[in-house]
Formats: sequence, structure tokens, C-alpha cells
Amino acid sequence: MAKKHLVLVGNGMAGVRCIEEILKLGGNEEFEISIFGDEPHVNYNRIMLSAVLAGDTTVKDIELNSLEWYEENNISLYVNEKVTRVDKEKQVLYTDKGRETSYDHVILATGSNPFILPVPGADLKGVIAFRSIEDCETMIDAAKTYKKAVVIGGGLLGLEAARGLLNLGMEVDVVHLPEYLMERQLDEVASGLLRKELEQQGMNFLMSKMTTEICGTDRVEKVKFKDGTETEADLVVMAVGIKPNIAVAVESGIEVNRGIVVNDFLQTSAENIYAVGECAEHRNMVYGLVAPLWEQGKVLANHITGKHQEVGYEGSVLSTKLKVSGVNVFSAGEFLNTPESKSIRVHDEFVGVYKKVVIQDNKVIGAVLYGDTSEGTKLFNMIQSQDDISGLSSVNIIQNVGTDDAGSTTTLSDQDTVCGCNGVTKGEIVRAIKEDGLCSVNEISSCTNAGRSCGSCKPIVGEILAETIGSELASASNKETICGCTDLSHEEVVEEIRAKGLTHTREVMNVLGWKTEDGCSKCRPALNYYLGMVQPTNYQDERESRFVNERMHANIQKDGTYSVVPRMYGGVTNPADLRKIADVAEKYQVPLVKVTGGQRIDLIGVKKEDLPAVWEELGMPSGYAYGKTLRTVKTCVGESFCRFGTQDSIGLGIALEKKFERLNTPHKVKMAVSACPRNCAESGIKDVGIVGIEGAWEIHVAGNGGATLRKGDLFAKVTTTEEVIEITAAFLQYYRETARYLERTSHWVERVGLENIKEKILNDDKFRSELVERMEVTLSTLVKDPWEEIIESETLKDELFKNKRIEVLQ
Ligand SMILES: Cc1cc2nc3c(=O)[nH]c(=O)nc-3n(C[C@H](O)[C@H](O)[C@H](O)COP(=O)(O)OP(=O)(O)OC[C@H]3O[C@@H](n4cnc5c(N)ncnc54)[C@H](O)[C@@H]3O)c2cc1C
Ligand SMILES: NC(=O)c1ccc[n+]([C@@H]2O[C@H](COP(=O)([O-])OP(=O)(O)OC[C@H]3O[C@@H](n4cnc5c(N)ncnc54)[C@H](O)[C@@H]3O)[C@@H](O)[C@H]2O)c1
Ligand code: SF4
Ligand code: FES
Repeated sequence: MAKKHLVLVGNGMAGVRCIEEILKLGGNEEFEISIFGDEPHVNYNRIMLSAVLAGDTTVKDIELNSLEWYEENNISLYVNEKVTRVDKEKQVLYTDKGRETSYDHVILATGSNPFILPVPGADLKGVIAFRSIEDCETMIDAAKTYKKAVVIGGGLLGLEAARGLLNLGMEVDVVHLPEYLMERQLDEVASGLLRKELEQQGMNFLMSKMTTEICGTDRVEKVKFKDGTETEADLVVMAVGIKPNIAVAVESGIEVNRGIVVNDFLQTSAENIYAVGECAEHRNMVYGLVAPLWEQGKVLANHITGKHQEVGYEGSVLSTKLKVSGVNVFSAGEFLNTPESKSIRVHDEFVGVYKKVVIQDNKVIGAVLYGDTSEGTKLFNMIQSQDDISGLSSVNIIQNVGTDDAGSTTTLSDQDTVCGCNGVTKGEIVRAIKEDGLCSVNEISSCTNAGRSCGSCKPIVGEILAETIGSELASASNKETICGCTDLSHEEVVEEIRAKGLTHTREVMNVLGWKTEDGCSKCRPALNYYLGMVQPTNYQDERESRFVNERMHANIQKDGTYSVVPRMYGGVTNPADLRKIADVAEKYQVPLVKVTGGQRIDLIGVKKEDLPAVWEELGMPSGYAYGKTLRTVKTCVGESFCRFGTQDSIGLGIALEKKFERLNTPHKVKMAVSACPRNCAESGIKDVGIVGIEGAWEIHVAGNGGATLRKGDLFAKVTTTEEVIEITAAFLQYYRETARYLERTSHWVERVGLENIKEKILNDDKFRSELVERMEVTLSTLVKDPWEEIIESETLKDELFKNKRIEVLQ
């Protein structure tokens, strides 16, 4: 049966999570999925922009779904492309790049737009909102040149922005319209405590101020208020709320109110068109936090894949936490008193703790906590469950009684929500730990989504982990299993492959009792490597188990194009090769031609469909710049031209590169040969670095010039180039056989011990010659260049390059 075309409009948090849920339900069998996003990025964790601004994390680390994820799930991604309209009758969707796409189902997940105050000067340079990576980068850049920031809006976003700007060294005024901060989440007492703390942190508050004008000639210079006062500003950040982005729905004649109107199954007024996330309006509510979006995504995924649901989405109770370090604030439900409600309050002015629980008809309906938010999870669960609390004393409600020894998580029931952002209960976490054998918070996060958004629940998740696996925790977490799909360590898996003669990844998974049917993106490449290493002559490499770069034989770039690095043995080239590179770069309009640190030339920005032609016209071997294999052998000029060089570094470098090219290794391997201790080829920071000395060669190993700089260790001193090659072969083979997949030589040597490796390779001649023998067998199987192989195979070309999965239009 032909697959139906499902199009997601909006590559953001709500939409992509809904697609993840659809995939979990086997949606890939039923749907051809396309995603359009008008931001130039893959899906990222918008919540964590506050942490990026505060300098606690980086943009790279907040990526939620990598380009590889889209590829692996056969999703066509169109970034930087805005959907403008949907024709409901023709079932066609139009974009601002002139594309027309027919669809069977559409999910609108277009999020919100920041509200910009309609005051004169709001369009001046230096006036921005805080919603995207670009806004975050603008603030970081501005802080390098300018001094004074004004944040308009003392809500969650404004305060998190202000904290970030302070961290960046700016002076910050926060302008707030009401009399007290975060009035949508806090009562006056909690707000007062918060203000005091933030003032101590360096924020200056301008309260009860109505902005009337932003002034400046070219760039913002000051902000004026209704009461006649003003304040200087080099940067203005508007954080005065958001409004649902309903443009596509309006253009398409779909019913809207404040947001896109949906029913309990997230259906809009148009057939087969749904809406989730901040753009959707459900029972007159639009939401601005992530928790409701996950609930909506789950319901829609079930609906769209035809799973029976008694009830749909019924609305969400909200809870919030301010993500500012040094401040603990929690708010949930109806936190202000009404004539019908009463509250229990505790205010310890000595330690700065304030707690208020609002009760109506014997049920907890809201809470505000300041200073100590440890009861937040419990109170939130009481609000959600609406259980009768008449049997509980006030003390029992407002604080955890009897948990001093046991830890706070023991009082949670299985139904209690632990991760408010992702709606994950304690029961789900415990089940995942037990059934999937999880032994770290990160594994729990990947498996259940708990902790994957704001991260504030991670300590509780950690407590549940400890409570569930108890004393086994230490030993379990010390054992480095390949991934959550198995309880076996890397070493145990390799041992089993050898002992049982396993020859295929599926066989390994079946025989060794994998917990998942198909493994995951961690274990599949590892098994593929181990099988190839143990059985070099029998094993057929599994292309589909490789990382996307290795599958494509090119490195995917952030804009979806690829880079091409042809091999230049020893960093040596010639006019003919340079001419070919220039011709190809010109013909295929390669945007960037760059010399790499490994002494070769990188053609960056090649379109996926041009890759085979580019390789063919270059007529040079692959440089494997994408692989877990030998990358480069960097050389100095040595005896050929240098007045200090007495040895042939280029000759040895080329010999090493020709010998070990294409060899699969646990991680990338870099080498260098310098003809004297001046070390012009930087041999001291390579996995294998050779240095010429008077009448001999020194072999240094396990150097690393990456994020954690490590100077190589002197491994051996030999007199001939043949000996260099023999010891290098033995060292690499021992590394291949005993390192864990994705372990660089630097980590491996530190784990296994340099002396142990020396003992084996240098002092045991028999062992060394066996290693070299096994290396020779492996090398004898690596005869074909991968680029050539693809050029010669129409099937491979079709399979890999005709299918334009990821499209990026600038
Ligand atoms: C700095 C910051 C901190 C936050 N912190 C928290 C927090 O701690 N807790 C919390 O719960 N929430 C927080 N939020 C709110 C949370 O990020 C949002 O609720 C969530 O991102 C909404 O998800 P969404 O998918 O509905 O919208 P978005 O994430 O905005 O995604 C919508 C996407 O659709 C794209 N789009 C729009 N129109 C089109 C179109 N026509 N064609 C193609 N693409 C389109 C947009 O560019 C965007 O990428 C925070 C927000 C910000 C900005
Ligand atoms: N930690 C979190 O959960 C978190 C963090 C950041 C953002 N967010 C979400 O992102 C969205 C945007 O956040 P937000 O803080 O902009 O929205 P918001 O609506 O929560 O707060 C806006 C604040 O601006 C104030 N304001 C309105 N007009 C003003 C004016 N003219 N001058 C000064 N102040 C004015 C309001 O009184 C209000 O307190 C919200 O949905 C929020 O929930 C959540
Ligand atoms: S390492 Fe020594 S021999 Fe090689 S180029 Fe530098 S100075 Fe010359
Ligand atoms: S509570 Fe935010 S990620 Fe769990």
C-alpha cells in the first residue's frame, strides 16, 4: 500500500516531539514524512536558550534532533523554508520558496511569535525579542561592544534574559508594568523575596513603568516611560509575552480565535489538518509552556496512527520554575486566593523560605514555593490528582514528613509526575529502569524523555534510580555497557562474538539477548565495527549500521551540504591534482575551498546529489575525512629541502598512509612524521607521531590535539623505517582489538596503561608478530576505494544520492 504523505509545518519542540511519538507507534510504515521549518536549524531545545545566554551550555548542546536523526528516520527536512498556505480542497501546501507539496495529513506546529510593544522606536537597531538562537547570538555579540541592557517585562523570560545579560557583563534594568514581578506565577510575598534576591545579584528594577517610546538615531539609545522618566539603553530585549502564530491557518481559511482552534483530538476545522503546541487553542486555552505540548503530541500521534483512545486531550494543569541560578521558585495551579479558597502558609524570614498551598473543597488547587522547592513535585501531583486531603494535617501537606532518612522520592506514588516538562511519572521511570536495565540518568532521559527539557527534574530522577537499583547502582554504573540495549560491556560482547563465532549484527542481538529488536544508533555501529575487526575476511560490512557520514563517505555540514576531502598522501600534491580540484570547485560552485589542518584540501558545501560526479571528476582516492579510520599522515619537508632534516619524513609519511589507509579503527587515527625534534608536523599530538633523531626514529603514541590536549608518550626508538612500520602496525592492531568503539588512542592508553601495551608489543616478539599478521590479513581485504565503488555502482548511487532527503534552501 502506498504511504500517505504527512507534512509537519514547524520544525520546533511540539511538532517534532509529535513526530517522535508517531515514529514510536510505527508511523514510518504508514507515512512518508516531510518537515518544513522556517528557522535555519534542526530542532533544538528552545527552553535551554536561557542557559546558552547565561553561558552554562552551548548552541550545539541544545540540539534535540540531529540531521542524522532526520536521515535515519527517512524524514525529508526543509529548513529555512516557510509554509505560506494550505489549499484544503486540492490538498496542496505552498512555501515561500515556490514549492508546492501535496499532502494527506498536515500538522500545524507553528508556535508563537514574541509580542512586540507597538511603541515608536520598536524597530530600531538593538531592539530585539528573545525567542531564537539568532536572538541569543545577537545578545551575546552586543555584550561584547555595549554596556547597558534594558529588559522590558519582568516575567519568566525577562528575568532569565536579564540573568544571562548580567553573566555577559552588562548592566541590566528590568522594566515591569505591574507592581510586582512574575505576577502571573507568584503572589506578592514570593515576588518580593524574588526581587530582593535578584537585586542582590545585580539587577535593577524599574517597577510600574509603562514604556511609551524607544529613542535613538541609528541604534537604540534610551527608553522613555509614561511617568516622564527615562533610562539609557544600548540593547532592549522585549519579553512582554507571546502570541500564537496563526498566519498559515488564517491564510488557509482554518478556524482561528486567539490560536488555531482544535478539538480534543487536535483536529482543526479542516479535514486532515491538525494543530499542536503553542499555536493551538484548546477549550479556549493557549499554552506557553512545554508540558501541555507533549500531552497534545501523544494524543495526536495516537489519533493519526489510528490507535483507539477513549478520551482525547483534556487540557493541562501548569507548573513553572524560574531558571535563574541561586533562585528557587515554583508555582502551580491557582496560586492566588479567592473568596472560595483558603491557604496554608509558612514564611521563615530567617532562612528566606516561603510556602503557600491554596486549598478549595478539601483539594489542593495551587501552590507557590520560594527558597525551598523540594515539595514542588508532590504538590503538583496533589493538584493534578485532586485527591481529598481532609485526612492530612497542614504540616503533612506543606512539608515532607517522615522522609528524612528515606529521601523525598519514596513518598511519590507510581502515578506521580516527576518530570513536569515531559509528563513522565515515577512509575514510567521505575519501569524503564527495571525493564531496560538502565543505570544512568542520561539513559533514563533518552528512554523516557524525563529531564530532556529544562533538566530541573534530573536530581529526582537520580534519586529514583538510586532507590530502584539500590546498592547495585555503584557496580552497575561502573560497568560501561555498550548502550541501554544490553547489559553487556564492550569487552564482553567482543568475547562472545569470538567464542560463539557470531557473524551478523542481528545474530549478535538475538544470541546475546538484546533488549531492543533493532538495537540503537549506539550499539549498531559498535557491533558492525567489532564484527569486522574479529572476522576481517568473512564479515560483510553493514552500510546501514554506520553513522550517516560513513554511509555517505562525506561529512554532512550544518546546512545539509557535504564536504569532500580527497587523499593527498603525506600532504603532498602536484599541479595536475590542484588543477582538477580547481576545475571541480568551479564547475560545482563549491562555496568554500579550504586547506585543512591535516595538510589537504577540503571542498566544503557540495550538494548531496553532486557528490558522485565530484568524486569521479576529481579521480583521487577518498581522504576518509569522515571515518573512524586513518585520517592523515602529516609530514614536514625533512631531508628533501630543510636544512635541519637528515631523514626522509615525506617518504615515511607516504608509506605509512598508503599502508594503513581504509583501516577501520575504533575511532579516528591521525599520524605525523617530523624529520627532527623541531617537530614541524606536530608529531607530539598525534595518535602515532614519528620524530627523526640522530640515526633513529622515535615513535610517540596517544597524543591528541583536540578538546583535551594530550602530549604523546614516547613508545619506542628504532633505527629503520621498516621497524617504524612494523611497530605502528602492531600498536594499531592492539588498539583495534582491545579499545572500546569510539575510544581514542589517548583514552585507551590511559585506561589500559602504557607500560602494559609496551610489555605486550615491544617485549613479546611472538605476540607482536601475531598482531602484525592479523593486521596484514585485515589490510589485504581493504582493496577498493569507497568513492570508486560508488561511482561504479548505479544501485549505490540511486540508493544514496538520488533521494534528496535533507534540503536546505538559503
Ligand atoms: C528563552 C526561552 C525559555 C523558555 N523556557 C521554558 C521553560 O523553562 N519551561 C517551559 O515549559 N517552556 C519554556 N519556554 C517556552 C517553550 O520553549 C515553548 O513552549 C515551546 O518551544 C513551544 O513549542 P512549539 O513547537 O509550539 O513552538 P516553537 O518551539 O516556537 O516551534 C515552532 C516552529 O515553527 C516554525 N514556524 C512557524 N511558522 C512556520 C511556517 N509557516 N513554516 C515553517 N515553519 C514555521 C518556527 O520558526 C519555529 O521553529 C521557553 C521559551 C523561551 C524562548
Ligand atoms: N522558566 C520558564 O518556564 C520559562 C522561561 C522563559 C519563557 N517561558 C515562556 O515563554 C513565554 C514568554 O515569556 P514572557 O515572560 O515573555 O511571557 P509572560 O506573559 O509570562 O510574561 C510577560 C511579563 O511582561 C509583563 N509586561 C507586559 N507588558 C509590559 C510592559 N509594557 N512593560 C513591562 N512589562 C510588561 C507582564 O506583566 C508579564 O509579567 C511564556 O509563555 C513563558 O511561560 C517560560
Ligand atoms: S621538523 Fe625539522 S626537519 Fe622537519 S621541517 Fe621542521 S626543522 Fe625541518
Ligand atoms: S521538569 Fe523540566 S525536564 Fe523534567
